[in-house]
Amino acid sequence: MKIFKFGGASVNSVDRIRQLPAILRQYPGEKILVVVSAMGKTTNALEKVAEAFYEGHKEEALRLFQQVKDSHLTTAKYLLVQNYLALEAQLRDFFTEAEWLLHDKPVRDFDYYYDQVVCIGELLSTSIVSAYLAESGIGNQWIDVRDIFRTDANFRDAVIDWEVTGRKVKEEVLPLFGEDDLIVTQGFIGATSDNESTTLGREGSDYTAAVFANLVDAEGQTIWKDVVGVMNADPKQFPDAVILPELNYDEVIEMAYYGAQVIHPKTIKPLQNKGIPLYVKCFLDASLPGTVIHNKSVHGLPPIIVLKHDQVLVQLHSTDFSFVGETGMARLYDLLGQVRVKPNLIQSGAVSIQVCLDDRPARIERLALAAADLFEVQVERGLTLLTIRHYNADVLQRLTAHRQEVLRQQTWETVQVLMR
Ligand SMILES: Nc1ncnc2c1ncn2[C@@H]1O[C@H](COP(=O)(O)OP(=O)(O)O)[C@@H](O)[C@H]1O
Ligand SMILES: N[C@@H](CC(=O)OP(=O)(O)O)C(=O)O
Repeated sequence: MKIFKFGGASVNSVDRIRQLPAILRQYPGEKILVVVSAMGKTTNALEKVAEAFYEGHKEEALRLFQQVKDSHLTTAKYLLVQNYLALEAQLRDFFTEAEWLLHDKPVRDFDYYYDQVVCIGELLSTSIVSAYLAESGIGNQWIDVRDIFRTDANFRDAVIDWEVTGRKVKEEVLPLFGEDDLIVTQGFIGATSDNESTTLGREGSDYTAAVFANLVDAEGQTIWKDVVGVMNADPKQFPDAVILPELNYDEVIEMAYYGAQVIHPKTIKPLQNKGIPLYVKCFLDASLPGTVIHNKSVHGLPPIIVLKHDQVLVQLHSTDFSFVGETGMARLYDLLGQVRVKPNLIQSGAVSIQVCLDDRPARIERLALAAADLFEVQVERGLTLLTIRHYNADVLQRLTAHRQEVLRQQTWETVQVLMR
């Protein structure tokens, strides 16, 4: 069995969805479970709906939600002929699920509402894709992954209950392959044991696909992208980026950890644990070989570049000149855990610690306030973090020229430079 994942970019327009049947027909007679993300930037649009609702702007939330509804109905109308009415009824059920909530007043945490609203994106996109494939003669079973993926109630970053999910996959998903060779379901979302919707962290559909792959012992997972494969840099930032035909799991987990946007960092572990290869293939030209990621070592890699903008440097200085030591570091990690931010770089000295983080304003503010009990705190925004794996002097010089260096960390394999 194979697991395919089509990301938001692969299903962001009528034209792109129309290419799906041709890709799937290249695998006749194979059992494939297809994980699909929300169309294009729908998740971002739904985030705005949830924010407006939570700030008490009900009319604005409903207006923004109407735009999401309209764009999905339009896409469905362009794609479907015979099955349009059945699909419209299914889409309207999901619209009602969200609107029922939007008409209420918020009484719980924002993260709870976020998940109830944002999960609709994947439910809509998969309904459209499934109906379109069926109408194109590709029989498939659509499932609501919230009936399968059991998670805890850590909304926006829910953790999967592997035991319950594994049992449901075996009992409720695999038997569906008796009906059709194809199953279509959502990435990124799950549900608690109380049937409350949850999400697994932004861009989490790659991870959903990897969990399925692990649980069914898939022969491989393929992520279909709008790029030729994994490249040594984001081709949008570096037009001369080159494809990396082969990589091992370690390299990719490091790249993802340092912020390469191409694969979600949590994706690799479920695959590595079962030795399942990950293929990254081009949705726009399926004949291209793409990238294969596996256990074997790969030599001679070029410098691999990750550039992250909107970085914040939080500088903590001990108030009474006492050493930062283990207590200060332990306190810092404790605070980072509490506000749920991952440090991209940490450097400590005798009486100070410097931490580089993604700019999530509310969380940074909470962190700075809490840290002010122990330290003098300074915050600098608008920085760029450059990471180069397998660097050489030339590439490092080229990418840091004309920039003011704030912080640098270097091993024989990786260099990170925080720059103004
Ligand atoms: N190292 C890299 N190799 C290839 N693409 C990359 C890399 N780093 C960032 N990207 C970006 O990832 C994009 C595809 O990811 P994304 O937009 O998240 O797709 P999807 O939503 O379909 O999963 C590409 O268009 C490319 O700009
Ligand atoms: N739709 C979700 C999940 C996801 O994985 O999307 P994509 O595959 O388009 O990165 C998000 O945007 O976060």
